[in-house]
Amino acid sequence: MEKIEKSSTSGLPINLSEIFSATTNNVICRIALGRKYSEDTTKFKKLLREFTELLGTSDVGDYLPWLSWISHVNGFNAKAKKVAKEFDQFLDGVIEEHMNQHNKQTNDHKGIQGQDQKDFVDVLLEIQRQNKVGFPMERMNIKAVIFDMFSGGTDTTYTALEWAMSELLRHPKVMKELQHEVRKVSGGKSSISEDDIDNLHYLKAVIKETLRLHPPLPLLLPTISTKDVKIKGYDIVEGTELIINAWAIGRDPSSWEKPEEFLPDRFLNNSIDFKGHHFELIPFGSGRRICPGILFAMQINELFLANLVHKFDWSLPGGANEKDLDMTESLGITIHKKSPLIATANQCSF
Ligand code: HEM
Repeated sequence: MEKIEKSSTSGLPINLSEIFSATTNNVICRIALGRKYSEDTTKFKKLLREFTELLGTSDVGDYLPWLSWISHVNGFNAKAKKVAKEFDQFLDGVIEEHMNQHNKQTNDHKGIQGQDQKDFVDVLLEIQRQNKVGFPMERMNIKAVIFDMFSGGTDTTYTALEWAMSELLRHPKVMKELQHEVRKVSGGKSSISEDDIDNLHYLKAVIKETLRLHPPLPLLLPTISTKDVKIKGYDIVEGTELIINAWAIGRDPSSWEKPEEFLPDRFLNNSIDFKGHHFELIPFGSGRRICPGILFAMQINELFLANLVHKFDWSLPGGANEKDLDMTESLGITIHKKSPLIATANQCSF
């Protein structure tokens, strides 16, 4: 917010994509690892970027096993090994740091950090020490869980914010309506807090509509059928890899009126949500493997978006027309805007 504040006083446009990416990274770093790892930011960011690029690259051998040699020749396997090794080393460092901190505090007789200061790694290490899950938890398991949280949580959350803000900039009427709601609920306070969120119904509709049109993981994650099933007349045999196109489902004209239009109002008077029960809206998947980070992602997105539009009025740089905003999608497992979202924050006039 400070950065945006500064840009608003200077009147200079700001790269919102960068801000969203750094903020979600920092929030997840703080919760998972206990601190921001700002000093390692460049290396860490590069690692995450390389990792998501790899995830988004199709490995031909997955589909045609006799062609798996291609991944050796084109460098895919070598790159995957390099990124895996570097991530592994980074996570080893994080675990060592937490263990040293724990040992130091135990030796100083201060006990483990206060209950409310524990981060996710502390909790996992405590489970490991106390053997709380009934089976030995290896360091490898801990690293895998933290890694899951990063790979699942950072890119997706920031992408949702990027699309939401882009759609708001393209639809000034929706932006106004949202600002009206947020400013009314804030009641003159300088910021929106978690307690206010339950009263922000239009905000929730804006985010749902964003996730309908722009599910950050458009093809969810590949799933393998565990038994033979018949779906809509199609026989799917056990062991088949299934790819579910949440992007197409969200734009299906048989489920949605004017499916290509950004119309948050469509969610105001119905109970459709994205928690996996309404199959026409499944940006987080559904069933046993539904995203476990929904609540966390929503808290970050709702709070951040509400405060952005509460505090500032927004416009496109150089007085560009909203229809000129480039909405081209990137390629990859997570679909971002191809070009970064640049906008100008103006001190709000309410
Ligand atoms: C807007 C933000 C997010 C979106 C759109 C999203 C979407 C998804 C989707 C589509 C899946 C696959 C579900 C399936 O295949 O049925 C998934 C899995 C997962 N997500 Fe999220 N996610 C988001 C945020 C988060 C956050 C913040 C976290 C954690 C901090 C997280 C952690 C995970 C994990 C660990 C999995 C794998 C679950 C498993 O394999 O069983 N996600 N997410």
